[in-house]
Amino acid sequence: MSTPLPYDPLLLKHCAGNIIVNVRELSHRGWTPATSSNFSERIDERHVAITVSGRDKGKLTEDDIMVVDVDGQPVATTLKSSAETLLHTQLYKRFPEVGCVLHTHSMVQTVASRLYAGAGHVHLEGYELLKAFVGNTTHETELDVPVFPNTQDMHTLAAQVDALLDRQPMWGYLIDGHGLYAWGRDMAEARRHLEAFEFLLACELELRKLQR
Ligand SMILES: CSC[C@@H](O)[C@@H](O)C(=O)COP(=O)(O)O
Ligand SMILES: [Zn+2]
Repeated sequence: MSTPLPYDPLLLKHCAGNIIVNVRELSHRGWTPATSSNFSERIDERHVAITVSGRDKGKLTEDDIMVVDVDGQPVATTLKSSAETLLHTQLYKRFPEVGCVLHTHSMVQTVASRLYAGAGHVHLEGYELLKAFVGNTTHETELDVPVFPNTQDMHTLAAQVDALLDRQPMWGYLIDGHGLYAWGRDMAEARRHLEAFEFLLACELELRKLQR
């Protein structure tokens, strides 16, 4: 008799379907070039469905989604999860309400991360679309999107993210020369946050060009 799985396979199937459909759309916008980006959705308290490392994110199938626990360890599989798994699982572990984490590499995100790395954040103020972020009810608000230095050492990056989360609430951050992480309580909310970041960063880049 085989050992029962520690998670519900039907819930995994549901998460995988959700990831596949949503990521295909993000990929068609050019936000996941050259196999970049990674995506996950919470299955239950301890388990997360996440993309397998190195797969073409525009052509995901169920075989490209695997399970890790909230410590980032693979569960019932020999597949290798995303190289950036820790940046996902740190959020699931810390915030029981987080249900979905999305990471993309759009041109806008990457260029903005380069331009604002020196300042350490992108300052957003006065935009109606700031209301897309949970907790905001008016455009008369400000948001500093953090920009972290890039590194291949996920423990270092995760520690920096954790330290900032101790000081302020946030729904996403940039990594210099790399891309954007955004999250939410479910896929719809995480996508709304991701799309709002993308749009607002594009506005800032456009304003910079026009003001030159
Ligand atoms: C193809 S380069 C991009 C990767 O180094 C990484 O940043 C990324 O987003 C995808 O890594 P992955 O291991 O497939 O989840
Ligand atoms: Zn990446």
